Amino acid sequence: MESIHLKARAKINLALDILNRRPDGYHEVRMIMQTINLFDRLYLKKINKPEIIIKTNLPFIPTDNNNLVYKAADLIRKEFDISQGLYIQLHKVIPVAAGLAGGSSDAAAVLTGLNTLYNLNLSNKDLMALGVTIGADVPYCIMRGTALAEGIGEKLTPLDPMPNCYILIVKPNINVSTAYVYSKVNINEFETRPNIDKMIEAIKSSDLNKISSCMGNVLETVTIKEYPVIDKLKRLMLEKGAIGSMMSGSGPTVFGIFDDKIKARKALYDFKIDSSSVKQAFLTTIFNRKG
Ligand SMILES: C[C@@](CO)(OP(=O)(O)O)[C@H](O)COP(=O)(O)OP(=O)(O)OC[C@H]1O[C@@H](n2ccc(N)nc2=O)[C@H](O)[C@@H]1O
Ligand SMILES: Nc1ncnc2c1ncn2[C@@H]1O[C@H](COP(=O)(O)OP(=O)(O)O)[C@@H](O)[C@H]1O
Repeated sequence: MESIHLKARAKINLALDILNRRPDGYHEVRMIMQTINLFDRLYLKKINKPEIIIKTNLPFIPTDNNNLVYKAADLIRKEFDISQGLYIQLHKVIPVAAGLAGGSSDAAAVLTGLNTLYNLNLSNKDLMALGVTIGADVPYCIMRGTALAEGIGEKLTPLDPMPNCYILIVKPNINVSTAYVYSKVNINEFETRPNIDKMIEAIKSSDLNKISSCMGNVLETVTIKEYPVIDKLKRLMLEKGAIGSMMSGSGPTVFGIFDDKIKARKALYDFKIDSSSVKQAFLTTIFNRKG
C-alpha cells in the first residue's frame, strides 16, 4: 500500500472533573468523552524524498514539527527506523484550539494510518502508549466512542454507546489555550462538580435527558469568568431547544444536545447569523465504535 485516506473525528466532553494537580503541573481528571461526526480529512502518501511534507488548507496551522500530525509521523519513523519520506495532506474542518481535540485526533489518525501503511502490526494498546507521548487526549482519539478517561486522560474505560442525538457545535470569536485554562484552575474553588458515576449510569440506561442533567465541566470556572460569552451561548442553546448544553474540554466551544432535528437546524441557522459572538457553527451527530 502506497497511500491512505483517513478521517479524524472531533470529541466533546460530556463531563469533566479534576481530582488534583500533579507535581509536574498536569491534572488528574475524570472525564466522559464522546466522539462526534465532525472530522478533518487526511491523505498520507509514501514519497521518495527522505522528509515529512505537510500541506494544509489553513494558512495559520504550522506545517513543521509544531503540527501534531508531524509529531506523530516523526515518532513512528524514529521508533521503527523508517527513512522513506511521507507526504501528508491535512484538510481541517474541526475548529482549531477549540476544546474539540482536533490536533490530537489528527495525530491519532496518523498513528493508526501509518500502522497500516507500513504494516507495523501494532495493537491499539501499542498505538495508545505511543500516542500519550504526543498529548493526553491522543489515546482516547485512537479508541473513540463513549469512554471514561482517567489519569491525565490516558487511562481509558470504554462505556456503553451514548444514544443517538444531534450535537450543535458553536465556537465563539475567542481563543483559549488548554495549558492556560489548566494553569488557572483552582480545584478548591469548585462550587459544583459533575457526578461522573451518575453520568455512567445515565449512559448505561440510554436516557438522554438524564445524561444532559449530569453534564458538568469544572474548567468553565476559569473560562466563563473571563469570557461571559460562553455562558451566554449555553443559555441561548437551551432557549433554542437543547436538552443540555456545556463547554467542551478547555473551551471555548459550547455544544448543545438536541433530540429534535427541526429545533437543532433552526438553532444552527440562528447561531450562524449571530456573527457578533459566534465564529463557527456546525450541526452533527455522535459517532460510536462498532461492535
Ligand atoms: C482539556 C482536554 C479535555 O479532554 O481537552 P481539550 O480541551 O484540550 O480538547 C484535555 O484534558 C487536554 O488534553 P490535550 O490537549 O491532549 O493536553 P496536552 O496537549 O497533553 O497538554 C496541554 C497542556 O494542558 C495541561 N494539562 C493537560 C491534560 C491534563 N490532564 N492536565 C493538564 O494540566 C498541561 O499544562 C499541558 O501542558
Ligand atoms: N493538526 C493540528 N490541528 C490543529 N491545531 C494544531 C495541529 N497541530 C498543532 N496544532 C496547534 O495546537 C493548538 C491546539 O490545537 P487543537 O488540537 O485544535 O486544540 P484543542 O485540543 O483545544 O481542540 C493550536 O494552537 C494549533 O496551532
